[in-house]
Amino acid sequence: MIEVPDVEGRVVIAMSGGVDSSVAAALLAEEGFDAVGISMRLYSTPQEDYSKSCCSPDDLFDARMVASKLGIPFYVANYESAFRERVIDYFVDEYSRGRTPNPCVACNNYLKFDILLSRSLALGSKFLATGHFARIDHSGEVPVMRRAKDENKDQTYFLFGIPREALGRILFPLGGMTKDEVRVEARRLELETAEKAESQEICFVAGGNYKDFVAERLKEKGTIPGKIVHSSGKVLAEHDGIHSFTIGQRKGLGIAWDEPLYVKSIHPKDGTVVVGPKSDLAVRGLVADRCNWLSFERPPGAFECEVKVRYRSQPVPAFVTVGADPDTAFVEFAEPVRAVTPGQAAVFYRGDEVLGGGWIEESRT
Ligand SMILES: Nc1ncnc2c1ncn2[C@@H]1O[C@H](COP(=O)(O)OP(=O)(O)OP(=O)(O)O)[C@@H](O)[C@H]1O
Repeated sequence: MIEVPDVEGRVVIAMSGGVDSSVAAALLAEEGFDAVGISMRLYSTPQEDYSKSCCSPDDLFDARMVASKLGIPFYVANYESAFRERVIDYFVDEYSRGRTPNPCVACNNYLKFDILLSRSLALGSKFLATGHFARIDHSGEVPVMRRAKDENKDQTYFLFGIPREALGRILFPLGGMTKDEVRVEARRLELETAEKAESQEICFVAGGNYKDFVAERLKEKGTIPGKIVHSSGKVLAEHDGIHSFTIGQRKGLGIAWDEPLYVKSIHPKDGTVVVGPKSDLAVRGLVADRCNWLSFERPPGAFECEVKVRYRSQPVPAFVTVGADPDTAFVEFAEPVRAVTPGQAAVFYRGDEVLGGGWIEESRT
């Protein structure tokens, strides 16, 4: 059931205090690995919000309880300042520029699979393991990232930025299990976290209202107000700041119109937000920047694949042309795709293999 290479040695397991990483830790320990648990303290929330946030004292306590039950060493690493800079500041900054950030990708890139991975290797560990739903196939000459067995839980969209050289040092023990199977294992192992609820989408925004969170943090820096304009050119309203809008957004525009209106584009230069009917949202392609290639040392000049432009969207067939600098990829969809959003990831798949991905810079009509 557990998907790990047939080797021995020390494994650091990143323990969030949730059920997934608890089961991953337990299965690794059961498999005979010399498992060491580490929880990252990433963010402190006001006392009353603790229970709703990640890495709260409750979560750290749960992780410690599980580690103690498994009889494995457990440490807490304080990465609050790195998290603030690389995830929270980035999150606010992207919204302030009219883009839609993806903090989970940033956290994976800079915290889990950079700082924590380096620390784990420095501690003499062969691998860093997490409870992500994704697979790394260690069976071939070079490791390959693949989608999780549980399609509904697959998290590879958030993992495209892992350095290719790091794949051989990472274990995702839950990649071959469904979420239901993980719960069953948690009960079998009598883990304290067996019935724990799923964590919320953006862990550091207690209560989930990220627009208020961003607005509060932009009070000093200032926002970019402007006009809401219909794609036909008609000015419909004024707004207080582009940070409140996301491409494809329908709710909260506050405009009465004879058909539903959606945000089509956001222009940070003058604060214009263009809205239009749903049909306006479809685009033929995109430009992705800061690409990371998992399956190629150097990508071919052009290739066919499937691309996913949002976590909850289906991959669509596309033709990718790689720029002279392989950091950039030009993507042409086989069929138009709606609401391609700068700041989100474009992740390239071939079947269940994750070829790589990049950050969406702009859409192409
Ligand atoms: N604060 C943290 N400290 C250590 N590891 C973490 C932390 N947050 C997340 N992780 C690791 O990253 C994995 C994926 O994180 P994510 O936030 O998606 O949690 P999840 O899918 O709800 O999993 P879990 O049930 O383990 O919390 C976790 O399973 C865990 O291995």
